[in-house]
Formats: sequence, structure tokens, C-alpha cells
Amino acid sequence: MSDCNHNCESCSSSCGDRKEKNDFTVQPHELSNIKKVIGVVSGKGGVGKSLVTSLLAVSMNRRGYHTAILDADITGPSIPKAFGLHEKAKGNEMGLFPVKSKTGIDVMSINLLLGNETDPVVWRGPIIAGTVKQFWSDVIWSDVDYMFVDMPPGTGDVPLTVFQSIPLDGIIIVTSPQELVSMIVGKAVKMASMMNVPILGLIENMSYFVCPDCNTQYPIFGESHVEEVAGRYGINAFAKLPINPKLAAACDKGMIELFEGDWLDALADILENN
Ligand SMILES: Nc1ncnc2c1ncn2[C@@H]1O[C@H](COP(=O)(O)OP(=O)(O)OP(=O)(O)O)[C@@H](O)[C@H]1O
Repeated sequence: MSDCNHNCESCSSSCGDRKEKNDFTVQPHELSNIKKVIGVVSGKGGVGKSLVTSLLAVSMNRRGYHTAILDADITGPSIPKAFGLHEKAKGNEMGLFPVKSKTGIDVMSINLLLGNETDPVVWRGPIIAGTVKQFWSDVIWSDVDYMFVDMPPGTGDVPLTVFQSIPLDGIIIVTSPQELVSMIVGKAVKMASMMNVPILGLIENMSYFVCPDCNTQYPIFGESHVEEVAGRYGINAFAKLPINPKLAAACDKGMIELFEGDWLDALADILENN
């Protein structure tokens, strides 16, 4: 329609561009081609969501899929550091281009755009949410098989907007053993079901520590409840990730692409066959 003002609420025409009343999804860039979009969420911050996002992306990349990470955690962007990315993202009149990691994973993060990566992002919620939407709509994501979205933690305004704006094919919930015995995972599960997004798996991070001397497993943060909680919410796939100093060191050195471990292989199988 030539006189379209893109405000469907003030118009009754049933044209092809019409958005349903509650459809807030943002269109991707016209040159983007993304097959699957998986959100990685947590009920609260600091449980290892960015680490899990990185491990899943590396796992799918190792299986031969072109993989991307959209770092939607604008106030705590950890992805570039884990991959050792310090260069700035480039753009032209068409749009912005993600930065490629050493093994070919495409990454977009606020830290790839800031003048100085230690600059804090002191922005109000709508600006933060708008930035995430632009990472979806203004970045040219070419031929991506699997995109992982490192979601902002919690169930507040910004994660809600991201849930509504980016069409997620499914989510993975990351928790810690303490969180599993509280109600925080339940909140993340209910938010996903309100948004009609399937939950593909539940990961208990920092589940145990393996003593390097005697190989005994110690449940440092308490006994695991992942199986029981997955059952309670009807989540078929779950995994346990140990506390592993090598993982922390790999993130710190920007060498997460070299990680060794098969903890998430079963979940990667599910993503591959979904
Ligand atoms: N299983 C683990 N073993 C060792 N170190 C870990 C493990 N999980 C997370 N860490 C370390 O803990 C720190 C926090 O992890 P991460 O940044 O992934 O958390 P997050 O949930 O994304 O945090 P935020 O919500 O604040 O962004 C990182 O330094 C990471 O390397």
C-alpha cells in the first residue's frame, strides 16, 4: 500500500504487511539467511549462560554447521572475550557485518562496536532492547545454520522484548544447582511457555567438581536436581557441566574454541535433529 504508515492498529486493511496485534517480531536484514535461532537463557545472572552459549556454538561449528552468536547481553557482553575478539565490527551503507572468530563463527556484540571494551553501557532498558533488535535487523547474517542468542539474564523488560522481537526456534535454560532448588528456573520456564517458545534443554552448570588427584566428584554447590526439575517441567533433555578451571582459563584467554569435553554432546545431537 502506497499510503501505509506501518501502524496496523490505526488501519483495518488486511494487506500482506499486516502485523497481528501482538506480533512484535522484527524482520531480519533482507540479506540475512538464518535457518535456526536458539536462545540461551537463565533465570538470573552469573550462572554461566555465556559460557554455555560459546560451548554450544563451538560444538555445532565442529559438526560442520555455519554458526553465529548474537550477544544480546548488552550490559554484560562476555562473548568477544571468550573468543579472543578485539577488532571492531565493520559496516557499510547496506548494514553491519559480524566479526568472524578463528574457526569461522560469526559474532555480533556491543563490545565489537564500543570505542573501548571496558566502557560501561549505562543505558535505559528501551535503548538496550533497541540495540538487540538492531543486531537482528541491521546485521547481515549470511547463510547461518545455527544462531545462538546469549539472552539478557532474568525475566524483566529487556529479556521480554528480546523474546518478542527475535523469532526463536527454541531455548536452552542454564542454571546452577542452587537455582534448581529455588523457584527461579520455574520463572524462566513459564516465561518461555507464555511466549510459545519450546524448551530444548536444561543445563545445570557448576554441577560438580572432579578432584584431579582422586577423580572423585564433589557436588560443591549441593546435590544435583536437574533430572527431577526437568521431569517436573516436561523437559526431555538435560545436561550437567562441571566446574572446570580449564573452561574458566579458556574464557579468560580467548581460547574457548579449543575446549575439550563431551558434556553437551547429547544436547548438540538434539539441536542437530530438531
Ligand atoms: N563450569 C564452569 N567452570 C569454570 N568456570 C566457569 C564455569 N561456568 C562459568 N564459569 C566462569 O564463570 C564466569 C561467569 O560465567 P558467564 O559469563 O558464562 O556467566 P553468565 O551467566 O553469562 O553471566 P551474566 O549473566 O552476568 O552475563 C566466567 O568467568 C566463566 O568462565
